[in-house]
Amino acid sequence: MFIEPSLAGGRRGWIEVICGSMFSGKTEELIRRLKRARIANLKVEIFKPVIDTRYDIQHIVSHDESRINSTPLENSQQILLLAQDVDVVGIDEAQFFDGELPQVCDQLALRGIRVIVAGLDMDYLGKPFGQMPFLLAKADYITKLHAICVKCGNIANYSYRKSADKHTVLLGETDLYEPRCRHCYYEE
Ligand SMILES: Nc1ncnc2c1ncn2[C@@H]1O[C@H](COP(=O)(O)OP(=O)(O)O)[C@@H](O)[C@H]1O
Ligand SMILES: Cc1cn([C@H]2C[C@H](O)[C@@H](COP(=O)(O)O)O2)c(=O)[nH]c1=O
Ligand SMILES: [Zn+2]
Repeated sequence: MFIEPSLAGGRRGWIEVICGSMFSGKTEELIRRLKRARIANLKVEIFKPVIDTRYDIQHIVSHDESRINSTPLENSQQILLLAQDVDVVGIDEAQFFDGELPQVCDQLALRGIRVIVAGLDMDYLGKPFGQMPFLLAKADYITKLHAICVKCGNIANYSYRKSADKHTVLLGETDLYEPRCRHCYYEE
C-alpha cells in the first residue's frame, strides 16, 4: 500500500502515477489517496478529461461505484489555471489528455503541489497509451496495480477488447473489455 511521504518540512511537490490495466483498481486508489488528503485538511482539486463520460459527466466513478466529484476539462493547460492555491491535484483517465499533460504536471509539482495521476499504461493492443509513458518517466512515485484475469484467475496486466472496433479510444467497461494475464491475452 502506498504511504504518503511526510509533508513536514523540506521542499514539497511531486508526481505520483497510478497505472495498470482496466479493473486493476486505479480509480479506487486515486479516490482513496484524495480522500485521505482531504482528511488531512489539504486543499484538493480533481480533474478528468471531458471525453470520459462513461459512468458520469462530472464524477470520477470506479467500477465498484465509489465516486468523487471532479472538473471535466477539454485540455490539460486548464489545470494550471484551475489549480491555484491547492495542495493536491488528482487526475483520472490521464491517457486521454493531450501532449501537454507531462509538463503541466511538472509545473504543478514545481509549485509545491502533490500531483496524483491515474491512467491506463497500455491500450487494448498492449501499446503505451497516450502520455502515460512520459508521465511514468517523470513520476517520483509509481504504483502499478493488477486486475484478475477473467480467463484463468492469475494477475492481469492487459485490457483485452472484445469488439472488432480499431479506434484507440473506445469508452466501455465489461461490455467491451476484460482484464487478462499475458498468456491469456496473447493466446487469442
Ligand atoms: N477481473 C477483475 N479484477 C479485479 N477487479 C475487478 C475485476 N472485475 C471487476 N472488478 C472490480 O473493479 C474494481 C476496481 O475498479 P476501478 O478502481 O474503477 O479500476 P480501474 O480504474 O483500474 O479500471 C475492483 O475493486 C473490483 O470490484
Ligand atoms: C484499453 C482501452 C480502454 N479504453 C477506455 C475504456 C474505458 O472507458 C477507459 C479505461 O477506464 P478504466 O478506468 O481504466 O477502467 O478507457 C480505450 O478507450 N481504449 C483502450 O485501448
Ligand atoms: Zn489468464
